[in-house]
Amino acid sequence: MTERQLWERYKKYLCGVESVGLTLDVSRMNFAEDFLERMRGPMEKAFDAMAALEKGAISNPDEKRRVGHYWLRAPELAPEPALTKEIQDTVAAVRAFSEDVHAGRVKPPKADRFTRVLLVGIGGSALGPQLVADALGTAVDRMQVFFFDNTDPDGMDRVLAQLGGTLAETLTVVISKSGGTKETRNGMVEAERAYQQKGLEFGRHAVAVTGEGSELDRYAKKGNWLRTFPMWDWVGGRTSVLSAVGLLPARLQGLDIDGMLAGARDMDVATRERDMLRNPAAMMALMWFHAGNGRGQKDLVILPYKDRLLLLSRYLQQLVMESLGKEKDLEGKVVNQGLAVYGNKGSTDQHAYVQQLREGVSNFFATFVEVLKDREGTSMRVEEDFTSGDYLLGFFLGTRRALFEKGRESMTLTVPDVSARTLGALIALHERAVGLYASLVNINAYHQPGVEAGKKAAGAVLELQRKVLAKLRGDKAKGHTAEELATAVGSPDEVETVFKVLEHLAANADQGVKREPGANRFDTRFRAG
Ligand SMILES: O=P(O)(O)OC[C@H]1O[C@](O)(CO)[C@@H](O)[C@@H]1O
Repeated sequence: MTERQLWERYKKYLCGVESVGLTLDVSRMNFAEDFLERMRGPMEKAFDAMAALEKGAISNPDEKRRVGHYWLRAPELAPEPALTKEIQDTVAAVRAFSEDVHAGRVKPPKADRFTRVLLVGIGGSALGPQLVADALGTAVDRMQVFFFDNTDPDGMDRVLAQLGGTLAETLTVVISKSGGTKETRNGMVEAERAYQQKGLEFGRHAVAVTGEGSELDRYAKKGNWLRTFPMWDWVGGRTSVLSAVGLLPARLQGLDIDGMLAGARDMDVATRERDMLRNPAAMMALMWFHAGNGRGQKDLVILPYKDRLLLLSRYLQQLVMESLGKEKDLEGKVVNQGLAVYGNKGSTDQHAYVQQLREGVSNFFATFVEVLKDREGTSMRVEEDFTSGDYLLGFFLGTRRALFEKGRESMTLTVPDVSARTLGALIALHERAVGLYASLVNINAYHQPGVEAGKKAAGAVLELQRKVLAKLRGDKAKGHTAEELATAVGSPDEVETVFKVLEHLAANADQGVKREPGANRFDTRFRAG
């Protein structure tokens, strides 16, 4: 295709949402002229399924749940008035609580004000808040937000070190929909101990966002925490950023949550459009389908040319892959669906993996994100007539062209700026694209059965460790090999896991397990004491 033909194609297919200033350009996706016509029927069905979902159908059949994230930004659309009220009350409560914190009406016992937030959560209970905090944060935010998003002890130590002497002014927000996620529980326990070590009462510094009656909810009540905000079963973790999960930390930080909600609401209105050529979420879903043959055969590379959108790919990775990566379709047939997502930011990536994108294995398509506004205020000229932002545009357009020359497809999302409205709109756009695409490939986008297998297996490892430790402690006189211990605890076939557990225990002196070298690595003997 010549540059002139691309220009014509650009004009023909450009899909815009006036109210948020966003456009989607699919001209560099090589779909055949009749592709859209062929997809009209399936897309009609996807629109029907989406309309039913928004009206409150059980769209997550495996878990028998409704799927209500679109109601979060348009509470009046919730299927019952009680739900409308709950959503509205929660946003009002987030606002009021944050104001009280900022004004010092809700204050820590040993400082004048809370100045920091430590958010403890994982997956959908952290990725959205992290994206929002990084995309919209400034040096003069009301509060600075820190994260425990793993059960890595060193990771938590690092964050606590950054918080330094400010724990007395730190409000900890523990977020878990289920209230039973172990990584989050561990983060909470470690945070609680850090407060205690400073002579601070944790409950006076803690807030929870969780489902009613969950383990976390009960713990918060027992510990007399400052406040609990609700998380509902009809909001999935990966689509929860516009519930209290994302709104509370954002508002505490001082960010414009009304703007985020309005941007998402406007995008929702635009993506309810049934003319697919005028609906960017439908077009995006269709492009995903085209690129990967409806089988996820190509990966999606997210390339925002803006530092503030660095975490967009990480956020979308969960939203897309946890939603679409499914073994079975809605009829129970094995389909192994999915769409792999990765990315970072331009132009930085041009000096990293873009080499492979252009010349290596052709197993991807890209979404470029272009932000028109360079910065607040004026830009200096780094050369006569050129700003740094001109270079950023040049590198984006140059890379896009270089990829296309080699037959590598891409879409371009253009937004006016990185504002609360734009971010809300980008999130809503991708949520809707995921839902529509899931219908096109006939899967349930709203459950995550695959994650359970890893959790169960991890539980079994910890149980094995318990038995191994009991054995070692009961027989301190001599050392044991992994083989001996695995047999002794009744799991001879689990010897590799036992060996890994022993190596880990021995590498951490505080666990009280010593190693005695043997003739080779696998003859190493382990002893308690
Ligand atoms: O909010 P929770 O219940 O702690 O779950 C955190 C994350 O864990 C998952 O359930 C996967 O294990 C995600 O879907 C979810 O976002």
